[in-house]
Amino acid sequence: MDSPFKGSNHVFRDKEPFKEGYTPDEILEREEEIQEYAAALQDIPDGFGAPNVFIYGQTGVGKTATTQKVIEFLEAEAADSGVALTTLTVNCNKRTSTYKVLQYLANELYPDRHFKQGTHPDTLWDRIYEALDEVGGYVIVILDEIDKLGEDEELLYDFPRAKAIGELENAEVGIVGISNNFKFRETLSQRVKSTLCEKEIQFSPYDANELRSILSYYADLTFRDGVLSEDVIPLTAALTAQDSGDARMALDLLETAGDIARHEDDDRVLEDHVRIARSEVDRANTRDIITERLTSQMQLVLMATTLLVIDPDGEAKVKTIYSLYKDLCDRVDADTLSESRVRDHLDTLEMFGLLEKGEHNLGRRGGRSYIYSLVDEPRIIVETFREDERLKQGFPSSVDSLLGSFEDSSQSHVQSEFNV
Ligand SMILES: Nc1ncnc2c1ncn2[C@@H]1O[C@H](COP(=O)(O)OP(=O)(O)OP(=O)(O)O)[C@@H](O)[C@H]1O
Repeated sequence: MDSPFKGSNHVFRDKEPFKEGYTPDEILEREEEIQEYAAALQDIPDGFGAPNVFIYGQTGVGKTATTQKVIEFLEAEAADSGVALTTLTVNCNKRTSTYKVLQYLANELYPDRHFKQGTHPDTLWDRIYEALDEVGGYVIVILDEIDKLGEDEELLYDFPRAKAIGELENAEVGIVGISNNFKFRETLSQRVKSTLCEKEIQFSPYDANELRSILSYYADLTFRDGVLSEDVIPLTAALTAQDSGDARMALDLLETAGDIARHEDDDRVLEDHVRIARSEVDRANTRDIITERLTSQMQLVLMATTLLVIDPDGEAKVKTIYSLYKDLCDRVDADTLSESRVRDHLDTLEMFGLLEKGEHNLGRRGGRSYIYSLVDEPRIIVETFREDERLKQGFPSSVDSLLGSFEDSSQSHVQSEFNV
């Protein structure tokens, strides 16, 4: 058998910059935010104190990358001004309580020791304060994904006050909290909110021009010269800007388009590769949401809605969804929730971007009702559920023919609309 691997790569020169955790040398299109960020932290190099800053914005809008860059500048500036500064970064996605963050910080500050799970929290606080007092000066604790701490506010309350209440003598702590959860700020108690949100900086989603410039920067690092056709970056940027304005998603799309070209032995990456990549990325995202983020009850509600959408005689209204949902629960042997809980689940599915709700006028009878439709192709959803041994038993035997007819009729609607 000949080797199944492709020969030398004519498409990519390097893939490192596409990896999670890669730190770009340059941050593009965030000049204003960087200025604001620097102004918020200026008290440190000026020697006036360690402020608290709250950074928020949707996922993939450069909060972490910009923070790393600003901290680099801050460290250099502090060194030039002879100000002692220690920065500690904690990702709260993996450490979701005050205790876990403290344990992590203690281990960072004492690399030769190991503070085990179960060490008394007072011991951790004492050791951390001791270490910080010994280094002295300003300490910035960066809490990325701070919302993962949930309602556990102890850390956010105690750290910034440590000097004022005498826990620290020679050091002063400021917190930089980063979050993509807009509701988090509102869930904070007033006492924490007024401290942590002393200074706030919002990062908005990138528009198509900004994404073009970010993508071009990464394309120069990752693709071989002349491989990308002219329209690839503008198209990738436009598709992502319409959707989310998320740079991570745009980079993922660009990399996937390159992978497809490579796989097909094409020498150039073309617009078509981006379009195929887009449907692959969408597929993967939808699958991830369904399998990783939905509860089994939400999955059943989505399944009922999908079956009604592909059934030419079905209408995806709450009442009919609920009635089909109950049948599905019977089939797969799951508990049945009340109609109002199912309504809540429909809202959640909408929030995840899986469903859309359109108003439907009930005509002379008056009133309105909502009809649900799917954001993605039903086939993606059906195929995802088919991978689940239990859920696949919920499908009626006619599901494939329903799906086939649904796709044929959507195709013929499009054709008649475009007159082809
Ligand atoms: N302005 C930018 N210039 C260069 N690279 C960027 C820029 N914005 C984002 N990126 C890159 O896009 C990816 C996502 O950015 P980043 O992790 O900073 O987003 P985030 O807002 O912190 O997202 P999340 O909330 O999901 O953590 C990273 O690879 C980052 O390097």
